[in-house]
Amino acid sequence: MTVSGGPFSGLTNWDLVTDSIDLARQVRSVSRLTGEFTLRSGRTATEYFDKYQFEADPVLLDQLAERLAVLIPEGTEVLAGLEMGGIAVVTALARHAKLPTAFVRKQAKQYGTARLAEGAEVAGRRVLIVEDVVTSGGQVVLSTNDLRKLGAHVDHALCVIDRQEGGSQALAAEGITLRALLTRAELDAAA
Ligand SMILES: O=P(O)(O)OC[C@H]1O[C@H](OP(=O)(O)OP(=O)(O)O)[C@H](O)[C@@H]1O
Ligand SMILES: O=C(O)c1cc(=O)[nH]c(=O)[nH]1
Repeated sequence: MTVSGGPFSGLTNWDLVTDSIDLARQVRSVSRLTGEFTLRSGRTATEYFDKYQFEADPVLLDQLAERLAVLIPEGTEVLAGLEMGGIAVVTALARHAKLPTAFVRKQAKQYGTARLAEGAEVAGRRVLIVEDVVTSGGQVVLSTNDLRKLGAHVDHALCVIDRQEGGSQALAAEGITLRALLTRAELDAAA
């Protein structure tokens, strides 16, 4: 049985599974660090995925974007990448998805256009949050609140890595469904 249509047309289901294990292995290999890390949430961890390592490799980033594009919910009108790591991901993803893109700051600049969400207009549109790593889900919740205040309709977020530390549940409580390309469990299994 082969996939018909779309970017993976002609591949068997087995090809897709082995591709996705290979992708997990590559992401793990370039980005996984061990040591003592303080996370954005204030938690501490002994394992950290340095997203800038998979974002700095254009071939790997493009493979990730191709896979992420398949996970975009139907009806999405705008992709919104979160500063800073989410910006590279959303830019790569937009090339596959052909959707307008917004670049979302943590804080609006105090000069120039002084916009929090740069690029595509988000007001009144169905906006998909695009993130690199989700841990507690705190950053996605903060940025979703910002975007909703600007009039965006946000009900989904898409990330490269879900560390599976409660982020998905925290987002669900705010009416946001998280889709992840890779979970921590998949990265562990790819070791
Ligand atoms: O789910 P959370 O607990 O919120 O943690 C994940 C967030 O933390 C990291 O961002 P960081 O603050 O390191 O920012 P950067 O992308 O600007 O480097 C990561 O890129 C997510 O935005
Ligand atoms: O929670 C975080 O801050 C975090 C975890 C991680 O593995 N990678 C990252 O960039 N941020």
